[in-house]
Amino acid sequence: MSEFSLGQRWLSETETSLGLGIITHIDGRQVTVMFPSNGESRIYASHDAPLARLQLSEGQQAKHADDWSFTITDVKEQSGLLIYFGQRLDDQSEVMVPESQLSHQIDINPALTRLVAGNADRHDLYLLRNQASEFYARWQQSPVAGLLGARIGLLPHQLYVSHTVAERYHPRVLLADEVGLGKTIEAGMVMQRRLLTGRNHRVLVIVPESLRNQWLVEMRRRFALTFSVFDEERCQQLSDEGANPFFAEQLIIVSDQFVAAGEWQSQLQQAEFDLLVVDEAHHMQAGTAGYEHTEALCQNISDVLLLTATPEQEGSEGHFQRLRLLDPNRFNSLDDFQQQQSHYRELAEQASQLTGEALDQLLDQHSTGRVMFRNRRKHIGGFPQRHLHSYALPEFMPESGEPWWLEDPRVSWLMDFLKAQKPHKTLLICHSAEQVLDLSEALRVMAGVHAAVFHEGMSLLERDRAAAFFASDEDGSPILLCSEIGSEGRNFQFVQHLVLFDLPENPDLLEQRIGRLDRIGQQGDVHIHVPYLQHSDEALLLDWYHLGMNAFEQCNPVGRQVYEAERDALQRALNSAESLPDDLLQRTRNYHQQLVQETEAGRDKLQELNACRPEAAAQLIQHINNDADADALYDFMESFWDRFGVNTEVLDEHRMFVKPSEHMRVPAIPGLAEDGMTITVDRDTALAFEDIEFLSWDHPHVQAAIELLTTEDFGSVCVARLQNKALPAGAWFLELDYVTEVPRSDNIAAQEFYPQQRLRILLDSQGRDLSDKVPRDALTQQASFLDKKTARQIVRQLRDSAQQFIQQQQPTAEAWLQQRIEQACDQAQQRLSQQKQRLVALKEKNPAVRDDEINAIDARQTAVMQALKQPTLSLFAIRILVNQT
Ligand SMILES: Nc1ncnc2c1ncn2[C@@H]1O[C@H](COP(=O)(O)OP(=O)(O)OP(=O)(O)O)[C@@H](O)[C@H]1O
Repeated sequence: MSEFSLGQRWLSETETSLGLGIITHIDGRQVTVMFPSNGESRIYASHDAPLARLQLSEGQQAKHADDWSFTITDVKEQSGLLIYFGQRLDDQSEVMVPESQLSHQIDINPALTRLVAGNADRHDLYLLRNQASEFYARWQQSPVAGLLGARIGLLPHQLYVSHTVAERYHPRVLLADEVGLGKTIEAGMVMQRRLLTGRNHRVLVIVPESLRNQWLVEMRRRFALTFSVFDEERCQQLSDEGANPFFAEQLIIVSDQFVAAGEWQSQLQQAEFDLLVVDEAHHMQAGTAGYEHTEALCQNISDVLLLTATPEQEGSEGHFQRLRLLDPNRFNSLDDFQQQQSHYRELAEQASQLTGEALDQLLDQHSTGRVMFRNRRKHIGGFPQRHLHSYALPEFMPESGEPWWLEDPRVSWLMDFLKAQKPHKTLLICHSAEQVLDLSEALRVMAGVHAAVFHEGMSLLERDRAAAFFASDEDGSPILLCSEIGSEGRNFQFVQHLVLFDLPENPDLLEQRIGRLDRIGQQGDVHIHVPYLQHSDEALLLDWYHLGMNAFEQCNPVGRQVYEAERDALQRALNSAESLPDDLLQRTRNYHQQLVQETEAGRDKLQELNACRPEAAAQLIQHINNDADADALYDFMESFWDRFGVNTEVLDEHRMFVKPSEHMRVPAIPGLAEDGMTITVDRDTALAFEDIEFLSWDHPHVQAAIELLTTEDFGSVCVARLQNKALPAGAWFLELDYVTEVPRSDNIAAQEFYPQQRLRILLDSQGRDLSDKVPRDALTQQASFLDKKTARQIVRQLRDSAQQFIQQQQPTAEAWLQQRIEQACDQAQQRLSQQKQRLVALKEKNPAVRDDEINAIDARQTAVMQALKQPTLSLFAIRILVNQT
């Protein structure tokens, strides 16, 4: 080949990954090319070197070796070398760049580079690439992206809360659904949507120590979100070099004790978390170190979710203190707060007359309207019946020196009960860890029963082992003995029998206990067994709860208020009376009834209206069912696995086993376990088999497949055969796909206004534009596979003409890009301004709207407009179709 000159830039046709080479030596029949990417030189025979000359043209972008890019405005040739003239993208200055100074990285337009190098992929890989881009654009625009892949039944109240909260600017809310209705699930959905749409990046979860692992497992199992638990030891290890340990991961769980200890407080505050979740938030009590440290984090982190089923467990002041964590400006006076609460009834009456935006506005004005979401069993329906079984047992006087359990009639009752219960499992909850240990000893010694135990003195691993031992059907324990605090928040809905070995004085604690079984997922009725000694505290409390408030068989949302009103009388009775005094019982009943009526007409009504709007929830469910598009997902992933060397084995109608093979196209694909995994795209199957992967468009493996196909070169150039007798043999077409998108950055979710978009241009061999006349699918239907060798030959024959056509189309693509940008800017301006206006108007009536919510819209508007100025435009895929009849 005589056209070689020193300094020219050539590509290796066989190894485009080497980047752009430079001719360093020409010696008659040989040419030496140096590839700066790895510093290696290759010597080729000049007459058939597998090299392709890189010749860029006007309108294209190129990169200088010093790492800046420019748009080419003119190209000149001098002694066999090309000189590019153009304008730098960063400072707009005019530049002149001899080709020898081009960067060896030629990623600016990989499809074009591959065309120039004469490379082509199989037609099916090209189709898969295009599909990936279409699916990605669709997913980006779905209002339920991030809610598609949760392994959950689609429950309206959860979806409504999650979606509403996830869409807020800097949400700061209290998720306060009744025990076991799915607050953890709601928090997971909020996180998932906000993480996947780029609104949040770094999440810190604070939970009681006993729940750390459950959270870890629940987030992985339900949302495929991988959290890391951080404790003292881990922080020590990671901070060896003085680094902030919390930057080591994006999703972190710590215990409330860890936060209260405060050893790592400053690092936590500097770790740039943008979403904080605090579970069992009723533990946060003002004046404690835990509260103060959490308060400081709340001030530092823009988005906060507090979770508690019993917001008023520590009284209305405690409730107020937690609301202060969310918005100290709004909740600055306890008196005002309490004053507002007394107007619930009038508000509820007004609210029941309203719908739509008027209702929204009114609810927003109700003091906790925007801040708190509380769903109740009563409004959701479909929960199991609860049955109380009480067992009066004779009193006994413990003999001094003997263990109490040798004589306590409740222990022998328990042994008989367990015998009669077989094979059903029983959860027993009592007050303290000591009682748990004593009871375990009693059952071992007196009945030979090996009980699983669960209390705050155990390590997490021990607790998880105990839970697993209890859950096991085969050789598991028939009973799990739990202390009060040790079992909070835990999931035991596979059990139907609960023994309350003693009774707490606080109605919220009773509700928490029953909530271990009475949770979503409970398949049977819940049986609550209370063995009690006559004339004991339990005997009194049993009547107080059952006869006074029906608190065993029904959820008791006002129990806390009754307790506060009667606390002293109850204490006196517990200290001195043998049975519940009639007047106390009567007052309890009356006040309970009065509160139920008042709250139902007032607070509860408002909370119900705020916590779930059935029509909006139904729409979300419909969106999820549509956008999940399980059949399309399955077909797409099957083609992907096939093309990328992943082995598949169909297990049954809904399940498949997938495993990396030895012939993978890439070394590893994120989200695909090394030793394989069973998958399903069917929600019911995923719910029935929790150990298999539920694939959805949100799943990390599917996202990785899409990313691989759309950001790497796979399928970016292909040649296919057309068999159309109406066309002359040898007629050919060039189909170009341009893609534009905004970089995913920061927390502004600019892609909402500018999702990935594509421009298709179809040209015939004369360069005539047939885009509108011949749709893509029509061509694809007629197109068939061409073997690789022929495909490459064709590419080499046609690449010069194709390159020329591509160059001619550049202005069309640029004009389209400008149009897209203008449209997106208009839309963004309009929508964001409307959002701001609405919030400003609302703020005039309702102080619950925070200034930072409004400021966040301004900040987002500025950032979005900035991002919309610089979307990327790239030639995403090139298809050449050649008619061969
Ligand atoms: N939509 C759902 N589909 C399937 N399971 C669910 C769903 N929602 C909740 N669950 C299950 O129900 C149980 C209770 O849910 P979760 O733990 O989120 O409730 P919670 O309100 O946080 O409970 P607690 O008040 O005890 O803290 C869990 O086992 C959870 O996995």
